[in-house]
Amino acid sequence: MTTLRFTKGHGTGNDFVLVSDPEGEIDLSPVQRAGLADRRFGVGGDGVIRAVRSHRIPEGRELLEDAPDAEWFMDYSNADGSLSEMCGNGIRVFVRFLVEQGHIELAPGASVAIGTRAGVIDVHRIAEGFAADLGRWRLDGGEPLVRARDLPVARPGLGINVGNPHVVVALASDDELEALDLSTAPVLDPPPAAGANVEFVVPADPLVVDGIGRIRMRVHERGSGETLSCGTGAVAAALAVRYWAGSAAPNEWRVTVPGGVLGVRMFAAEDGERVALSGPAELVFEGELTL
Ligand SMILES: N[C@H](CCC[C@H](N)C(=O)O)C(=O)O
Repeated sequence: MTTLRFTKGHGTGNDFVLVSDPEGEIDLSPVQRAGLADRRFGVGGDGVIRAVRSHRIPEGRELLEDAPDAEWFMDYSNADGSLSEMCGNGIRVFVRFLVEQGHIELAPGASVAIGTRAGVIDVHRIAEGFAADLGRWRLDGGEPLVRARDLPVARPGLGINVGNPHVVVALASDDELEALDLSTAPVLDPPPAAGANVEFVVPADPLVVDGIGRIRMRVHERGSGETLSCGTGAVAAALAVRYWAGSAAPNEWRVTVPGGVLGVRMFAAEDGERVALSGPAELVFEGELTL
């Protein structure tokens, strides 16, 4: 039996169990990760995040060759114990955790490179919390039909990859969004091979105020079910609504999720258009348990 110290944190209500494991000595199996995330028999969370020095995890060592300053790696898994490439809310909470654990110092305005299974992510400390440059994005997997409970007819979704896969579906009204039953996974036809996080969005009317596009969103996450927020999902939602709105649409977005509001910004870079996510990061309590 080993004693495991953990910290509970969240970003706009998307909550995580965080474990500090600098030397990569805690080998959490998918079953143990799911146990930590279990809201009845464990600590409870939408995901489990292990903080490990990059040179102590194979996926991290690969990144260090090109990004030697990515000293820390975010080992993220969903509530069911499945690994995911990236977690937008999670990486903000992860950096806050590294700071509070004394693993790094990060002055306001400074940034830190973090290794993830989606590559190296630069995270900046800002007044409202943190901003993560999620990098390049791409349309992904066409337009699967999406069926969900209480959705009268199947709707075409837009596949977008922001390091992890998403399918974004436009709904007609806030009422339709509220009425949606996301207690079971939406059915995608054809089903993407690696599954997908599914976001349901309602563009505000008017869509743009003071140059900022506004969206309301709910999400059913791959491996976690409905969550109060999804950072990469908010990014995918803004990219999809901008795609549908056409060239006049802005590059600055506010995405309202049940757990709060996230900022999304698209910007030109040498390697092509990149996208950044900003929002709060909170640490709520600490504890220990025996594994
Ligand atoms: N909550 C996360 C997304 C987790 C994505 C995960 N469910 C997947 O399998 O890709 C976020 O804030 O971006």
